[in-house]
Amino acid sequence: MKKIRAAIASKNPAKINAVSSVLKNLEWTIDLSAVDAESEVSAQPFSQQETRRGAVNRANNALGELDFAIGLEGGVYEMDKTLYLCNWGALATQGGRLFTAAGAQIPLPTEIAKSLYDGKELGPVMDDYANESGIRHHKGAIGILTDGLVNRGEMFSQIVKLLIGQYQRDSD
Ligand SMILES: O=P(O)(O)OP(=O)(O)OP(=O)(O)OC[C@H]1O[C@@H](n2cnc3c(O)ncnc32)[C@H](O)[C@@H]1O
Ligand SMILES: [Mg+2]
Repeated sequence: MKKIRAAIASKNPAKINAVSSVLKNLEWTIDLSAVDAESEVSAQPFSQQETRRGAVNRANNALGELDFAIGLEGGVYEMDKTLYLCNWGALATQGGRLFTAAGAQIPLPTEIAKSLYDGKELGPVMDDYANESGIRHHKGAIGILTDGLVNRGEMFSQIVKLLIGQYQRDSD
């Protein structure tokens, strides 16, 4: 059985749980660590490109001596005057390969979009909007906006599957 050392480049439980739940269903023994890694983009990325770059930078900055590292990043971008939530992931390997994938996108209500244009971060804005706290650590904006049908962990899990699937296919 393959023994792999990997990292998730965040201490956010929604991201850690997404990675560990996908990895535990594989036929590998994985030693997963959660590390703080710089995204080198703004706290609230405002384009698909910036969000993707944040995920890539996190993965590269967390890699060290490990077999691979995964970076996940949430952001927003504007299309046809609507602000959308977007999510990107990147997996960087010790062998120098980089896999990327994106996840669900959903429009943000005008009221939330306005706060973001005013320079606020989505996490606290969502907490005010839904009158809850720490939303970004569990259900996420997507959980609120889908009435609980899709939460942030589940959304990130799909991105992790897209990344691990590409990695697995490459290393077979
Ligand atoms: O600790 P890290 O890994 O940085 O986790 P985070 O929750 O800050 O997540 P990101 O940096 O990837 O997200 C960028 C910004 O967008 C916010 N955000 C993104 N997706 C969100 C979601 O589904 N729910 C709540 N906030 C979200 C988040 O609070 C940040 O302000
Ligand atoms: Mg953050």
